[in-house]
Amino acid sequence: MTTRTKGPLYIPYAGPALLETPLLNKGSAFSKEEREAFNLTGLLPPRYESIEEQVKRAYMQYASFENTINKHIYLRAIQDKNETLFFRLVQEHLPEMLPIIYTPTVGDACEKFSDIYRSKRGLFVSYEERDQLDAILRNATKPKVKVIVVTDGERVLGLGDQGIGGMGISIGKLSLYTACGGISPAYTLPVVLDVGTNNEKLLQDPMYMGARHKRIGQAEYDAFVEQFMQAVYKRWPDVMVQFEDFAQPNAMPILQRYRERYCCFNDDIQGTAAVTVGSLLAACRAKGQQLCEQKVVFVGAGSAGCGIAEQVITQMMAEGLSDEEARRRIYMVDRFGLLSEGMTDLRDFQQKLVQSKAALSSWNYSGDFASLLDVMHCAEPTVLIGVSGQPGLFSEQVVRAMHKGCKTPVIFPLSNPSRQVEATPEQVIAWTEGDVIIATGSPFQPVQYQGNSYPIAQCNNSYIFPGIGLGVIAVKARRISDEMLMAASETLAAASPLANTGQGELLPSLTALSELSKRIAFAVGKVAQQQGLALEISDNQLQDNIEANFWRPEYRQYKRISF
Ligand SMILES: NC(=O)C1=CN([C@@H]2O[C@H](COP(=O)(O)OP(=O)(O)OC[C@H]3O[C@@H](n4cnc5c(N)ncnc54)[C@H](O)[C@@H]3O)[C@@H](O)[C@H]2O)C=CC1
Ligand SMILES: CC(=O)C(=O)O
Ligand SMILES: [Mg+2]
Repeated sequence: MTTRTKGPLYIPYAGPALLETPLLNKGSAFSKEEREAFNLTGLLPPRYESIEEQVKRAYMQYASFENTINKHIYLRAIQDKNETLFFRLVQEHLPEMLPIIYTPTVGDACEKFSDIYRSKRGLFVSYEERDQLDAILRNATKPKVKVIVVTDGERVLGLGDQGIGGMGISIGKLSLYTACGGISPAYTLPVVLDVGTNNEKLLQDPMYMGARHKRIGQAEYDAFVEQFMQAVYKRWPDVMVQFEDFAQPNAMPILQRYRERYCCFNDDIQGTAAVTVGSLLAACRAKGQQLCEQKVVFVGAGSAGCGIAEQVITQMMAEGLSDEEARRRIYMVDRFGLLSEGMTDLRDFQQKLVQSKAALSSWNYSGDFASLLDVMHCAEPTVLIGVSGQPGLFSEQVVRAMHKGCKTPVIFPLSNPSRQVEATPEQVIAWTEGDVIIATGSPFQPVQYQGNSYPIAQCNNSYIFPGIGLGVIAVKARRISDEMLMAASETLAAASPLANTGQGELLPSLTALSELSKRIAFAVGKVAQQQGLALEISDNQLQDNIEANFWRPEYRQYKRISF
């Protein structure tokens, strides 16, 4: 592997304009020579500081804020002032700061987006301005965008329609691409499509900064998304697009429409499936079992639930089951009960996951469709996954009924942010007397129960997407296949301390995310090549490309471009 020392950067800006360019600003770390060359002398306090000193001051200020949203606002302000310092600070305090820049606090930031708005970041692509789409993309002034996260803000975490507040989630996800996947912030672009909002509170809020009308109709919406995708790929032909937090009626259709045309994926469907299958493989290995032996119940048959279910079925088939046998082991419970043959108004992707009448013929339940509790009694499942966005659905009765039929159940309440969780880890551990393998979508503190401490794994797609992005960039992948995502799942499972040693956490610690992302990138890049979807390069070259593309928050020396 070759290590490269980065040479100087040639910079066309000087004076206040340089200090106001967050990708280039070094603040007090500009050297004497640089201050002279770039007309900065006198614009900064006289002492020349190192980035370590800057981090120390920033952390001191960060620590002085008591509530999490203020910490978030403070960190975002640094990001908008000096991106290198922001990522260095986050890197040095990753476990503490991830919950502030990402879930759960990013949920508050999306809800309060217009109230706490300070300065520009990313692109607001508004339906009203659709005839200027090419100009809007040019205005991004980023010639080499490699990763875009785009949302229309209609289903932000489990918090519903946040309109342009969805920009917060695009920003948060891309911060993780950099902090955990090494994608240079010069190459990332957060986008929100402003197509209106159906959130009455926002429509009535005088502070709301998005278009004040209901969401546009489906035909206009589809044409607008099409126009956006074409314009994006005209401007940046090799970019990877991550669709984020689209509501159920649009998430799957958009993915189906574009996954064969462009290098894109849906994080809530595919990224979540990859992290959950990886976590389930690890949990099964820890129990000395296979995934194909499990019976899996989902609460919430939406984008995430059905996405995970299909990937679980693929894995069960890889372990030897037929498609039909695998589907029989999956129970999808939504608002009206268990998805069953004869249920009306199901979407195509839900229809594929119904239980047949024959499979339920021996079940004893009242009402038209089995309830979650009925499923616990009649199916005796071994895995329970919550992706409903509704707090409290895993009641004591449900969890105890599950535990009665399964000695060590696997229970994953995955809804975000923390306040939307189907049951808290404390509850799940108490109701199973500590005999459970648990993971949540948002971070939770370890639970103390009867003298033991239970670490809580965070089963969140943030384990997956940074590595996917790095892998796609390293091999210049043209598409993102299910097999590439499965390779990411396998890599995650192989890194599970619990599966490997019988002890510790189900998933590797967050501080190990960068190294894990590189391993995921390698696995994803290999599969992309095998499938003819990418450059054909040697393993050494692939490893080299991963390292070369892994940006580190360090200041580079600047030289002035003289005209
Ligand atoms: N941990 C992670 O990495 C991820 C977590 N999620 C979380 O999963 C949740 C759902 O996300 P999506 O599937 O994209 O949303 P979605 O809107 O497509 O699906 C949610 C489903 O839950 C159903 N539901 C609502 N109330 C219910 C109830 N009382 N009983 C049963 N089902 C009910 C809805 O009808 C809908 O089908 C969100 O809270 C999100 O934060 C999503 C993606 C990743
Ligand atoms: C984690 C994530 O993507 C979600 O909750 O929507
Ligand atoms: Mg999401």
